[in-house]
This record gives sequence, C-alpha cells and structure tokens, in this order.
Amino acid sequence: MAVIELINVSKRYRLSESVYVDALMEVNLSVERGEIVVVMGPSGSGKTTLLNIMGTLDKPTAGKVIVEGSDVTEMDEEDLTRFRLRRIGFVFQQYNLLQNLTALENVELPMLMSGLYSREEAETKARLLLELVGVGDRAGNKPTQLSGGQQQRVAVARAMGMDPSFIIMDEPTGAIDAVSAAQLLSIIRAINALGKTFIIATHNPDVARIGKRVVTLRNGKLSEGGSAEVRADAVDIRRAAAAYKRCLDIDLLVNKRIGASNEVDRIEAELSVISSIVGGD
Ligand SMILES: Nc1ncnc2c1ncn2[C@@H]1O[C@H](COP(=O)(O)OP(=O)(O)OP(=O)(O)O)[C@@H](O)[C@H]1O
Repeated sequence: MAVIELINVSKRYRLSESVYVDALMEVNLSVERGEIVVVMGPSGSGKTTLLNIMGTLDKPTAGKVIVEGSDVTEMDEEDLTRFRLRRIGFVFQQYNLLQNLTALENVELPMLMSGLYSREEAETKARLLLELVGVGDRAGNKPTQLSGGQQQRVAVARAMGMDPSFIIMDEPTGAIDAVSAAQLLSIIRAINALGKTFIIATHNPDVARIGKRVVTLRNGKLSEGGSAEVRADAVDIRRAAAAYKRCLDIDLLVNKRIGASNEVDRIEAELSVISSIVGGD
C-alpha cells in the first residue's frame, strides 16, 4: 500500500506577473509502506520544495497529494495541521529541538500535544524511543548538553513519537561528523527493518546508499534512478525490535481507545511481523 502518492504535482513560484520559477514539473511518485526513498539532485533542483509538499507544509500549484488514501490538497489548514502532527514525522538538518526542554520532554511533546496519549504513555514511549536510538541514558539532558549526533538521534525519536505514516528527513547528516552520521544511518536502517517508511533528501552519496530506491530531481523533473545495496545492521535489531514492540503496544491501546480501526489493523499487522523478530518475547 502507498503511504504517499504524488500525482502530476507541479509547483510554480511566482515572483511577479511575468516572472516565475517552475520548481516542480508534473512529478509522479508513489512511496510504499516500508520503503526508504532517497531524493537526490543538485542545489536548486527542487528537493526542499518536494519535501515540503510531501510533508503537507506547502501545497502544489497543480496535481494531487494523497497520504494514506486522503487527498491532503483538499484539506483546510486546521485539518491539515492536525493530520500533519499525527501522521508525518520530520527530521531537519539542524535538529530543531526545543532548547529549554530535556531530550525526554522534546520526545514527549508531540504525543502530549496530540491529546491521544496519557502522560504515563507518552513518558514510557519517549523513554523506549530514546533507548531505541541509543540515547536512553541522556533523557534528562538539554540539547546543549548533547553532541550534534545525539541531538539528531533525539530528533529521530521525536519524529517516531506519533507512530507516523512516514518520516521525512532533509539532509539529516548535514550538520554532524562522519562517525555520528554512520551511527544515525545504522539506526535508520534498523527502524526501517522494523517497518517504518523514510523519505530522505540528501547530497551525500553515503546517505544515498541507504536507499533501496533513489529518485533524482533535475530542474524540477523527477526520474527514478539508481539503487544501492543495504548493508548489514550495526544496531542490535532484536533489542530495537523489543523496544519498538512496546511502543506499538501503547499505540494499539491508544488507537483502540479512539476507535481508529484502520490503524488498529495496521498496528496489529506490524506487531505480528515484529513479534517474529523479537522471538518468544
Ligand atoms: N519561496 C520561493 N519563492 C521563489 N522561488 C523559490 C522559493 N523557494 C524555492 N524557490 C526556487 O525553486 C527552485 C527549487 O528550490 P528548492 O529549495 O526546492 O531546491 P533544493 O533542491 O532543495 O536546493 P538545495 O539543495 O540548495 O537546498 C529554486 O530555483 C529556488 O530558487
């Protein structure tokens, strides 16, 4: 099933009556659940525009964007804001953590803002997610007390909080050193192996190698191209799966509570896959 589908999406920025930039031209892209799609392309080719449209932060001039079967180009701002908070995770180059909150509080915040999770559920999930990304022992630290790589891992945990349909990353390793970048990629690979979908824009060929599918933008036009081997996991996948399974248990409870039967079905399907990784646990 496609988590997001772009149909003939174009974006024209109008600078004046007669001057405009065609940032995207009739882009068609369908991302299936469980994929990692890497978006490459030179500076100015339209990557950020594409990501903003996929993240519902911006609307196309023409064409449709379907997220999990809903046409988001038809939604008003209020519905869209709620939808975005619940269904789409974001990780930016500069982490964008709130400086006056601890790592734990940063991860809890979207869950608490959604009103879906109790305080206890949000805290339990946030601790599990921090553990999953390898910064469980830094839950009480503020962003300034964390390295760039650690802050980016907290940002990944935060993006995972709402169990989003997919996570969008814009140059996620742009501000961190090579070792931290390798660690982050290993975490993304592990989380993807547990079923999460990623859409990653990057200039960095090392990051691009993580994509099972690479698409390239040139002057606003998208073409499918290149794939790269996915290397072995450096993260202990069984441990990660066990923590993730407990997160999904909480999500299952929350979605049963609000009667979201489609989500319940999806989470139950994911849980059965993850249970097979965790084993008898
Ligand atoms: N708000 C805007 N108004 C007018 N033109 C814009 C606007 N935003 C982007 N553009 C133009 O649209 C084109 C695509 O820009 P975009 O930021 O999507 O590229 P990019 O591939 O993300 O570049 P980079 O890798 O440098 O971040 C560029 O020509 C840019 O100048």
